[in-house]
Amino acid sequence: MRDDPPAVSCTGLSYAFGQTKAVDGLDLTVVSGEVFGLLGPNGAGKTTAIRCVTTLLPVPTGMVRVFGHDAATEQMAVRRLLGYVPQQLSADAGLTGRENVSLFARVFDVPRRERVARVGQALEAVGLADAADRLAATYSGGMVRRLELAQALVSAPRLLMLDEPTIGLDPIARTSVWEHIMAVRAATGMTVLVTTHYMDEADQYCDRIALMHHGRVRALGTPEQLTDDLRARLGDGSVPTLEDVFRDVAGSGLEDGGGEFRDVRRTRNTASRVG
Ligand SMILES: Nc1ncnc2c1ncn2[C@@H]1O[C@H](COP(=O)(O)OP(=O)(O)OP(=O)(O)O)[C@@H](O)[C@H]1O
Repeated sequence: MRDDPPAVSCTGLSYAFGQTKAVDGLDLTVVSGEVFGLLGPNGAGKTTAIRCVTTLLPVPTGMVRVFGHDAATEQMAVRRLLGYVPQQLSADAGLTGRENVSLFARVFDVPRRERVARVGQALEAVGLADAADRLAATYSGGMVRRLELAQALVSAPRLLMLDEPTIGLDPIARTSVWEHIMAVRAATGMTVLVTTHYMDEADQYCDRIALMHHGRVRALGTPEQLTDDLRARLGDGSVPTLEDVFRDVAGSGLEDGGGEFRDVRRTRNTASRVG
């Protein structure tokens, strides 16, 4: 509905780790019902911004609202509205798929009498109904990612937040993860906020994209708007891709590899654990 408050609204959000300004005056609005992509080089501040929205990190400066609720003062209300799939492994290899999702159903207060059905629906929604009673340790990387998706979906969130949901997966597993996300979104109308390094995924699945660099949004629009803007600016007849827009925004930050050692190590850890 047009009068719906935005799913996410950040105004002047800043967050520093010691001297490092991870997020530096971020202004961002995610409209209810859209698939919104947050892109940027390693260390741009995407994960930190997302953690502030989830209330996992406090909001030291600025304002963050989720469907109108203040993340600083209404933490429980915010948490009830969102599902979060972090970069780090959140499934327990020693439990079955069903047990993993049941655990999240309990943590997120899914009413006891609805739990069995809701856990089954979440597993079905990600294509894991047949594998539900196997140990997660036996799952492929793509299945683990879909299990984590089911964990986030079991509370029927209005806002699903995914941090690099397809990193380290092969192209078929990546497509499968996205198809399940898009099917649930079509069925429920939930809003999706996703970070990714894959330009093709952003282009194909995101309604709008924000390109972040050094803790701020540097470009914002639909994939077409972003490429059209760069084409108009270049004016040399070339047809830029989203990757060109990314390079244009991030500039020299990409040439030195982007991010710091810990950013690279973290990304690789994430990739290897699902690979
Ligand atoms: N726990 C932490 N302690 C100290 N510095 C941190 C911590 N987490 C992040 N940073 C720093 O904050 C900045 C932003 O990091 P953040 O993880 O938010 O970026 P990102 O855009 O999500 O990167 P990536 O694409 O690698 O996930 C980086 O310079 C990073 O080194």
